Amino acid sequence: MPGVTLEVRELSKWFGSRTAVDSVSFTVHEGEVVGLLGPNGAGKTTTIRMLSTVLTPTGGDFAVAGVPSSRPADIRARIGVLPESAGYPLHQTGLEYLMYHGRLFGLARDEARQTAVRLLGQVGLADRAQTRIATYSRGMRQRLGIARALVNNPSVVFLDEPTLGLDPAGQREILTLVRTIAEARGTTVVVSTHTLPEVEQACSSVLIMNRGKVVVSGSVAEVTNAEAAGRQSGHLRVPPDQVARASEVLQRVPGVSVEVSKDVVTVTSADGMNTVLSAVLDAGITLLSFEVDGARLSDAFLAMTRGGSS
Ligand SMILES: Nc1ncnc2c1ncn2[C@@H]1O[C@H](COP(=O)(O)OP(=O)(O)OP(=O)(O)O)[C@@H](O)[C@H]1O
Repeated sequence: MPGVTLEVRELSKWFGSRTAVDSVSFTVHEGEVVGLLGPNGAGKTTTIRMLSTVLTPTGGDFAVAGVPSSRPADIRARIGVLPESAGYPLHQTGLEYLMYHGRLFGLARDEARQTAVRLLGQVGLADRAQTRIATYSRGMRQRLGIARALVNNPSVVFLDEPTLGLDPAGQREILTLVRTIAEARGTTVVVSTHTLPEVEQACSSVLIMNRGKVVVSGSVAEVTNAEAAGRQSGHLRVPPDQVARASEVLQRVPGVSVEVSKDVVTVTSADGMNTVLSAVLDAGITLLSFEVDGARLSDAFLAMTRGGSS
């Protein structure tokens, strides 16, 4: 089991009387990519800003690679951050920019140059190392920002909405990069996003926030299935000559209502789908396919954050 790189305990932030983050706890392991999801105002950015020591928590604490939040300077040495709206010195080249940040972390000049060259290669900017950032596209700037977040070889990288404003190709590049960082370097990545297919594609686990609280956490599959288990609608496809029999069998199951359209039997059950499946299989009916409503992360997200935006 990979080691714990980020441990968050009952972290809270109040702005005056407004609670932005409300007693949030979670644990993340080495090499994990965690998607931080939630509607506008859910508390994602505030959480990232506390974990990256920009904001002081009102309550709770956390540890990065075992270093407690009471030592913010030591935490900063172990993390990398791509803020929500990162600004760049447009007159500098990508190489100069990364070398400058390497130097800030105490690297000697040669070491800073080697690190900058290596990182530019990793984020696909080797051929633009000597051109000014002013000429970079938005996607290239985001990749440069990710390279900067890696300059100090961090244990945990926080990326706040890294794909915002990018076209589909740019989004794909960033997500591929995020996965590579986690897999090749064993770095933990916490990425906040609104774009659900991205989480399904790039993240190993997900935290859904709403109104300052974590409403659900787990692997992408666990979160999706948890929501599906709470719903009771499913669609069964059976051979055309067995549709009538399936409908008859299911209507006898307590708490189940049945609708038939062509060879698809749609059932709603008060007891979940297990009783439905058992009844069909016990009657010897052939099941060609079976789908439960809400088995996608987007459905889980909508169900769990309903009415949450503020
Ligand atoms: N500096 C601040 N002063 C007062 N309230 C704040 C401050 N920063 C955030 N908030 C409030 O805290 C809540 C959480 O905001 P936060 O930016 O963390 O949400 P978010 O999930 O990142 O939203 P978005 O997806 O829109 O970026 C919001 O209600 C916001 O208005």
